[in-house]
Amino acid sequence: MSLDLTPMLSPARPLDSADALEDRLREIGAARYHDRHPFHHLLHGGQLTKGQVQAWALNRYYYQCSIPVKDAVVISRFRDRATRIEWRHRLEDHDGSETTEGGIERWLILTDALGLDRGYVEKTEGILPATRFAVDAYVHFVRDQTPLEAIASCLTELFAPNIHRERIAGMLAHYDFVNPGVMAYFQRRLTQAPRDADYALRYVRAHATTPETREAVCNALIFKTQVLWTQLDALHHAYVLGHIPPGAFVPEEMR
Ligand SMILES: O=C(O)c1cc(C(=O)O)c2c(n1)C(=O)C(=O)c1cc(C(=O)O)[nH]c1-2
Repeated sequence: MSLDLTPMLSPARPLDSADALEDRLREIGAARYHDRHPFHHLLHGGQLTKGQVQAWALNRYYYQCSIPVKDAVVISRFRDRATRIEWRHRLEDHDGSETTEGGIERWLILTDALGLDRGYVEKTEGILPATRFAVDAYVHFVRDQTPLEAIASCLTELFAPNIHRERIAGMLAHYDFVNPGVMAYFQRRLTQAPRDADYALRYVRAHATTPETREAVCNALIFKTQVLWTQLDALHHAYVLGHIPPGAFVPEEMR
């Protein structure tokens, strides 16, 4: 007897309207978003060592610094000026500007507090190979798929505020090396992510007008949940099970 361990989605309803599309997207999120991953349960439940949290933050930095690159590629896919203007603030949200701090800087405040050297973090030398492959696959996806799928792939952000709230509360409660200043990155995302997700959802509802394009939107979201899940699988394999690949960061307690 074969055993299907993937979470069950309800029997596929035809994607014959924007509402059916939205319902399917929310089902995909409920079944596949990385809030279900065991590594997140350990992180938010205070069950990781400081070294394991360092490994998470170091690897996640690669996602952070690649997001504005990804968004610049998304912008490059549109000849339509209104869409480019709408998407532009995302670059500043992460990169900041000459006068304002962005998300990447806030992430470095977190890695500083964890005792990681900034130069080492920014070089990204010590990240897991799977982190690099997964994140790069996201950048390549928005370059290679249709502009509609490029936008749809950010729809995981629909589900991000809940996990951010859970992470802020969990990490503040459980780790003595975390304080509200350190969690500023996630606090800020609580207002940024809903705006971004709302726009993307409205966009796919309006522009995916056939069952085929709605299916493509769903598959883009599934792809993105896999980008996120793969990163946590790799962290779990390396830092919970102890199989750290050659060249990757080794926490002090595992040396
Ligand atoms: O902490 C998280 O679980 C999480 C998830 C996601 C996501 O769902 O892709 C993003 C973020 N955080 C985030 O901080 C962020 O800036 C972000 C941008 C994007 C995107 O696809 O454009 N996703 C996410």
